[in-house]
Parts: sequence; C-alpha cells; structure tokens
Amino acid sequence: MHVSVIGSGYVGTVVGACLADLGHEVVAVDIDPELVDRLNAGEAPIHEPGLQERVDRTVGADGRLHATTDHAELRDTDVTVVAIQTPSREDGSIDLSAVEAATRDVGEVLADKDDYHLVVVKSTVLPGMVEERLVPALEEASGKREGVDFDVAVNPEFQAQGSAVADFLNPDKLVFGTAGFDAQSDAGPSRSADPNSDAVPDPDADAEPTADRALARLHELYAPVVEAADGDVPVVETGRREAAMVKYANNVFLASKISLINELGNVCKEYGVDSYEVADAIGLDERIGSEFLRSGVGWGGSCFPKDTDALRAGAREKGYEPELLDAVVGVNDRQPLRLLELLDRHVDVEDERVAVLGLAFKPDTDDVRGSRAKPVLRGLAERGAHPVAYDPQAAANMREEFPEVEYVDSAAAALESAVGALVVTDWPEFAALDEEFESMATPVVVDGRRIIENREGIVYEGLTW
Ligand SMILES: NC(=O)c1ccc[n+]([C@@H]2O[C@H](COP(=O)([O-])OP(=O)(O)OC[C@H]3O[C@@H](n4cnc5c(N)ncnc54)[C@H](O)[C@@H]3O)[C@@H](O)[C@H]2O)c1
Ligand SMILES: O=c1ccn([C@@H]2O[C@H](COP(=O)(O)OP(=O)(O)O[C@H]3O[C@H](CO)[C@@H](O)[C@H](O)[C@H]3O)[C@@H](O)[C@H]2O)c(=O)[nH]1
Repeated sequence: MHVSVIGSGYVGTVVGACLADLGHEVVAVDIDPELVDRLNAGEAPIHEPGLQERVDRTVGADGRLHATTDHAELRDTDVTVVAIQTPSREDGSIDLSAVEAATRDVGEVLADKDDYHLVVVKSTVLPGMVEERLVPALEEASGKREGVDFDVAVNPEFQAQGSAVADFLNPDKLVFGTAGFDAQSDAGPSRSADPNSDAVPDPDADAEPTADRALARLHELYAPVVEAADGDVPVVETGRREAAMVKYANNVFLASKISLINELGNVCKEYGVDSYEVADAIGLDERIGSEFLRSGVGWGGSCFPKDTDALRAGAREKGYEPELLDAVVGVNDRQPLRLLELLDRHVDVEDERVAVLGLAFKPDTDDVRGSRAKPVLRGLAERGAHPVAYDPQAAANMREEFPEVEYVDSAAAALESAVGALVVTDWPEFAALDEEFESMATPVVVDGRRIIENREGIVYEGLTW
C-alpha cells in the first residue's frame, strides 16, 4: 500500500518508519526542511527506542521510506495519515490552525486526483472538529466531496513517548472512526446522516458505502501491524465523534488515575504510611489494575496536560462544569510545590546550590513539554536558590526555556556542594547513586519519583511515602 504521513514529528516519524518497515511504501511530508533532510539522510529526528534501526532499514536508495516538503507527493498514495500538532491555546482550548492548514494542503493536492483517497486523522481533536472544521477545509481546497471522492476517518494514536515504537507495533486496541459508521449508529445525527448537510454523499454517485470503503482501507493500512502482533489486536469500529472522544477519555482517565494516587499518597504521607505498599495492594484488584499507580511529583508530557485542558475547555463550552477534571489538574499542579515545601522543612535554600535530578517529563526522552521540573525550577528561583540541573538527555531542551539555570553533565556534579537534591524524573541511573551524595553540603534528598533508596548518610524524604 502507498501511504503518506503528513507531519513528521513525534507521532508521524514513528508511524511512517514502522509502516515502511512492515512493508508499506511511505512518504513522510513535513514543512520543516531540516527535519526532512535529516530523515532522508537516515537520521531519526527524535530519540525513541527502536526508531533509528527502523529508519536504517527503510531509508535509502531502495528504501520504502522517504521524506519530502512537497505535499504533491501524497497524490500517488492511497491513504494520508494526518499527524499534525494540536497544541493548547492560552485558555486551554485546542488550537486547530496547524492541522486545519495541513488538511487544506492535502485538499489542494486531492483537487488533481481522480482516484478515491482516504484521509486518516491521527491528530488528537475533539468530537465534531473533523466534521465541522477539517472536512470543510478539505472539500473547499479540493473542490471534491467527502463520501464521494474521498473519506475522512478518525484513528487516534495511543503511543507513549519512550515506548512509541513498541506501543505502535503492539497496540492494546485500534480505533477506527468512520463517517458511514456515524450514519448507521443510533448515536444521533452525524454529518453524513444530516439531510441538510452539503457533504451528504450523492446517492447517484457510483461510490461504495462510505463505512465499508474507509474501513476496508483502514484494515489494509493496519494489516501488517495486526499480523505482526499475531492477529491479537482488538479493533474498535465506531463513529468519528466516538473515536475522537476515546482518545481524550483514555488520556484523561490515566491522568486522573495518577492524580488520585497522588492525592492518596499525600494523605498517606500525613499518616506516615508507605503509599507504594498501598498502591501495590490495591493494584491487585483487577478492577483497579496495577498500572499508573506510581505517585509522586505528577504527570507532564505533551499530551496529558493539553488533552485534559482541551476537554475541560470543551466541556465548559458545552455548558458543563467538569469539577472532577479541574481537581485532577489542581492536584497535579500542587505536587511540585509540595516537593519544594518538603525541602524547605530541612534547609533554607536562598543563595544555595540545589541539585535538580531529571528534567525530561519522563525517562527515555529528551522532551520537556509539561515537565514537572519547570514548576520546580520556578519555585527554586522564587526562593533565590541556585539550581544545578542534570538530565541524561533533556538539558538542551530545558536550557531553551530556562537559560539562567546551571546545567551539568552528571548527577554527581549536580550534587556537589548542594544543600539539597530534588528528584523529578525517574531515570534508572539515579537508582545507582550512592557515595555521590557524600559531596553534598547537606545531604537532603527529596524524591519525587521513588527512585532513590533511603540509606544511612542522607536525609531522605519521599514525596508521597
Ligand atoms: N507525541 C505523542 O506521543 C502523541 C501521542 C498520541 C497522539 N498525539 C497527537 O498527535 C498529534 C501530533 O503530535 P506530535 O507530538 O507528533 O506533534 P509534533 O509537533 O511533534 O509534530 C508535528 C509535525 O507536523 C509538521 N507540520 C505542521 N504543519 C504542517 C503542514 N501543513 N504540512 C506538513 N507538515 C506540517 C511540523 O513541522 C511537525 O514536524 C497531536 O494531535 C498530538 O496530540 C501525540
Ligand atoms: O504511574 C505513573 C505513570 C505515569 N506518570 C507520569 O505521567 C506522565 C505521562 O506518562 P506516560 O503516559 O507514560 O507518557 P506519554 O508519552 O505522555 O503518554 C501518554 O500520552 C500519549 C499522548 O496522547 C498517549 O498516546 C499515551 O497513551 C499516554 O500514556 C509522565 O510525566 C509520567 O512521569 C506518573 O506520574 N505515574
């Protein structure tokens, strides 16, 4: 199958390289010429375990993956996967401008295409945005009709950073949202079911039923993924609005689970109870499950903060006050402040060196979007402290936003002469720290990730235990 992936960022690169490695012919389209050059030179533009080897196998003279800035190349493909950023605006609502512009780019190319084309929206968008914003942009730019000349499906992505390749290749589920399915469902009027909509497929047009046509192509797109996973992948076929909401529900549920265990952890700390023992025990109840029960300094990343904010803003726009979701964010905002307060209990950090261990929002990535290290660095600045930060991969990215911070090349260098250490990311190498603590001015270690073992010679505080 010939596949175009528009947007070669965190998601697009992984999707493109994995699909090419599994046998599809893939063209990765991006507006960033530097990124395109790097990919064509065989360099994975992001750090993800397993990605570089897939780029090595697929990019090259006879390779199945190449990159381009020329959107026209998507004309000769059967499917276009849209993996464009959908960031938050100031008020938390979703900024659709980039993905809308990109679908317009796709539409302009489809204007000159005679064959049927499937557009697969992988970007995270709220229910209704595909029908109300992206389909009209495609129809306007192409002069063609959805449901006749092309279809648009919603296929959210659940890969997590640091395990994106493994997650893409072994998904817990695939979600295929199609317009034809909307029309068949009892869930209420959809665009294709709306008799007043100008996008209703022409009944005289010689087109297959939309759901069948789009679904068939989605199944073909993912056939090698399902095959590689021994056929053991549940496929959810549903409407587009439902598919869009599944993505938000998935992320917000996980973020809420972490905030709940953090709230419980804070209470545990007050009682002198080890919240990790409690979490291990409640996780044995299959209705609760053992995943995402690691309490600490909270959740960050490019997705949980933005998707939680977008859903809260969307709910308010619809007239619903999402009280629980507000609290989920409130608890998360408080955790880094509690980390700092625990340090305050032991030392006055004004004019003193404080080690910050970990800057990435999670281990195995250089990504600092939504990182809990940011409120920690801001809190240290407010206290007049001198933060000395170390991260195996993310220092360069953090430096762009916090240039005034001192960045060092090892945890040992960060700890040297520090009056305290704040552990923000659970990089495995931090677990091996031992005599490095001896060089601290006062060996106060406040652990926000349960990665340091309490031992003689240090004053150890766990954030939630
Ligand atoms: N990052 C993740 O782990 C993750 C996981 C699941 C879902 N998502 C969702 O996937 C979407 C993409 O996220 P991301 O993190 O990959 O974003 P990203 O910012 O890393 O990548 C987006 C890419 O699109 C390119 N681009 C922008 N406009 C373009 C255009 N008109 N034509 C071609 N290329 C264009 C940009 O140059 C950039 O390289 C978002 O909606 C996000 O919420 C992300
Ligand atoms: O028990 C836990 C698990 C995670 N985290 C934190 O939660 C954040 C998010 O972690 P994770 O979900 O592993 O990484 P992401 O790459 O942000 O992945 C999430 O966001 C992606 C983008 O939407 C989704 O595709 C994934 O399914 C979803 O897990 C990180 O700051 C983690 O440190 C905790 O604090 N405790």
